[in-house]
Amino acid sequence: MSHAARWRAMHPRGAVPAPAPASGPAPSLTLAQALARALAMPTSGTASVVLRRIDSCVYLRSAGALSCLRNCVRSTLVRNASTIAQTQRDRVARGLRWYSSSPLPPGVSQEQPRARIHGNGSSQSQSQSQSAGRRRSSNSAWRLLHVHGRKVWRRFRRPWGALTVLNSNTSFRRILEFVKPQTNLLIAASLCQFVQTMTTMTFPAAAGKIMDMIEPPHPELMDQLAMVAWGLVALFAVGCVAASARVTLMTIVGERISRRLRIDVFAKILGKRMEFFDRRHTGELVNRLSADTTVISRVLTDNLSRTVRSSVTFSMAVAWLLVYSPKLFLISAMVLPPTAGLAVLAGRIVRQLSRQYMDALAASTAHAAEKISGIRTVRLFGTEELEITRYAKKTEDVYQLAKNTGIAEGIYTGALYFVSQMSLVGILYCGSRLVMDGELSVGTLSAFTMYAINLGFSLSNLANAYGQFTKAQGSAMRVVEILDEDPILHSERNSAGVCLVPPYKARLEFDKVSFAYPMAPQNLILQNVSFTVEPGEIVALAGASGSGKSTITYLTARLYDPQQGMIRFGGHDIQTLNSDWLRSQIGVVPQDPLLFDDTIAKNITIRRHAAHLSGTPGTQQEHVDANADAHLRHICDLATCSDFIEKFPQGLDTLVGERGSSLSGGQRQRIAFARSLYHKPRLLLMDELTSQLDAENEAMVSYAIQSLAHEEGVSVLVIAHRLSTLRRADRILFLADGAVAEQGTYDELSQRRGLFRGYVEASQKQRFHPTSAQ
Ligand SMILES: Nc1ncnc2c1ncn2[C@@H]1O[C@H](COP(=O)(O)OP(=O)(O)OP(=O)(O)O)[C@@H](O)[C@H]1O
Repeated sequence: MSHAARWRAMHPRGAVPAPAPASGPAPSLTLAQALARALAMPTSGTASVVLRRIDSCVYLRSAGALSCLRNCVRSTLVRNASTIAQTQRDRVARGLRWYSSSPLPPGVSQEQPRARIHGNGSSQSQSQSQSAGRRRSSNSAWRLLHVHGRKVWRRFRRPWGALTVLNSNTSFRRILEFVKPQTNLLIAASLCQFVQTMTTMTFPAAAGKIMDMIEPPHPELMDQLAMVAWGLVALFAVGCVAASARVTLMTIVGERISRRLRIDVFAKILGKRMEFFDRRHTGELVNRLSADTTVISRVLTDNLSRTVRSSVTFSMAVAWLLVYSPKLFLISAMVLPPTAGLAVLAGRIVRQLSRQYMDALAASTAHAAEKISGIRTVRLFGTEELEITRYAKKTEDVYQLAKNTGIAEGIYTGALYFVSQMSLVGILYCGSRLVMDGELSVGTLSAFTMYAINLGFSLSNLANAYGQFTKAQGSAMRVVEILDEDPILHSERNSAGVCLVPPYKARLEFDKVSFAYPMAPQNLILQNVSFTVEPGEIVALAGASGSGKSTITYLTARLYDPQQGMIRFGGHDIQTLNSDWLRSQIGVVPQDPLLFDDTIAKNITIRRHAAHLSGTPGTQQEHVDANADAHLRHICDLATCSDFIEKFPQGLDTLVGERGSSLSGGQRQRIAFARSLYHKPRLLLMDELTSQLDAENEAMVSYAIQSLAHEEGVSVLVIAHRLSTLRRADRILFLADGAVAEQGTYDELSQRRGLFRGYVEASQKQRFHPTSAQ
């Protein structure tokens, strides 16, 4: 019989805290050897190793002294750790003293300026984007040509058809609001464009005149010829200035429009409900923010220039053609209806294709952004090839759509070219006959031909402008979708929510709360959950993975609202409280804390910077900075991160890298802890705060939390899988099947033969024998 089997036979399940190893030979140490090894161990962070050694000692097991010895060694080790960390403990104590005696950190306000509290607090529109899931199948250029051709034909049977096409563009009407502030610059740029085009359009008339001077030659008109030439030089000099001014002004206008659009879209994105982010990829949103806004501003400015130029060219060409020969004008005017029809047809096709193209581009950007930001995982799992293949597939979609757009545009351009060239052939043929009949001079026919060419160009430019405009309509729709969706942040912040005046009881109460995530409404995560966290109490949430522990923190911070029941803070339904104020009272360390790519100091004081921006009145800046510095250092002491920060050459000014990548997991957690304490919250929500800390640091962080709760009256809700953390809590709530299945102290729950005890036993088994639990 193996040692393990013998041990199991002697000690039935649950009789002792630590079960036997499932397999493998157990080292047979004597008690003396075990103790000698335990005492020889360096104390820092080794309690679990020592205890494991003792557990594996056969002699101790059979002597039945295991449990007693484990407790004895544990308390000795913890005592030793405490002695070694005395400086740390002093630091925490110093930080705590500061925390309790100092006012709020300079520049941080826990109350919203009253001026911002107005409006209907409870109004929260449920409108959500319906844009997802657009059909992609119908993207063949030929198919679209067929479908849209019929539609355009139906429209154009009515004379006002073209107008209704232009009028139906609601997205662009919304975008034009962003153009309005630039009206003055746009008018100036358009005037420059007008002047430039006028100068250009004088050339054919001048050229015609010169031809008539030289054919047949008139030597007496040489002076006039020189004058015409100098006149043209002066004219084109003016055109040159106008062209330069136009390009500069249009660039400024375009960039201003994109800047305004980007800021507004970004602000709208940040203000969305959480479910908005549940549904969308970051890369896709970034694409809307950058690519779509660029397309819109480019098209708006470039097209405006093009439209002004083409309109002026068109009007001048028509005027000159009518002056020269009404008969020939009729021939050139025949080009108008087919050009307009082609433009509208191509516009419809290109609009649909470009929307699909931007969606596909956004999907491929989202894919690339996710994989680049998760490069460590990609590298660790060796999925580079796979990701490249997936990305190639997504870019293939982009390519296909771009190709189809190219085909549609190519057909359209070719058809337009043919129509305009046919009109020129007609003009040359009929014009030559008129010259032969003596009705027109050669110079007039030359000028006429040049104006006709200009007319053709202006028409095709106008049609192109329309095509570009419809192309950008896809982007406009994607941007307007974001701009016009429910601006939740705005309505929340301006709500008539209450800001409680201290001192108030920071009591958290869940009252029969039921909740399902909006993405999966049928899957109830919490059902009738009720519990309280009293001020100064540490309540631990325990339960299997996925039982809804983190969800409770999200609901408390109002990232989501429950479908049923009520959550109260300080005795008030949190939906009646001002959300900004509520969040200022809560210190949260999320499960996977995110640090921004900035210095440690700026990450910790992030709320202070936010308050600064929102215009919280402050005192003298230097005074604020000096106090803020002291506050920051004390908070770092309290959060037990001073020791490692001091080791960095740049100290608090050390850059943490993207998502805090230049720090260890435990360091990130402690900085996130400091960040959550910076604004002196009354309620702490700690989601596995110590999961990446060694035993010593875990003990220190727990000590800080206990001090905050028991000495400062801060209410604490901790989520933990570690038994050591659960043991330190005043009360444990055990979640199972979306409800609080058991609650009580650690000792009470572990004596009961219930779910919690099973959970503890499983955890211990996993801890001591990781392989046997699998
Ligand atoms: N945004 C979301 N949309 C839909 N379902 C979600 C979302 N976030 C979490 N869930 C689901 O809600 C359930 C509870 O998740 P939660 O993160 O609260 O669990 P947990 O108890 O904190 O788990 P763990 O201990 O592993 O952190 C899980 O089944 C999860 O799949």
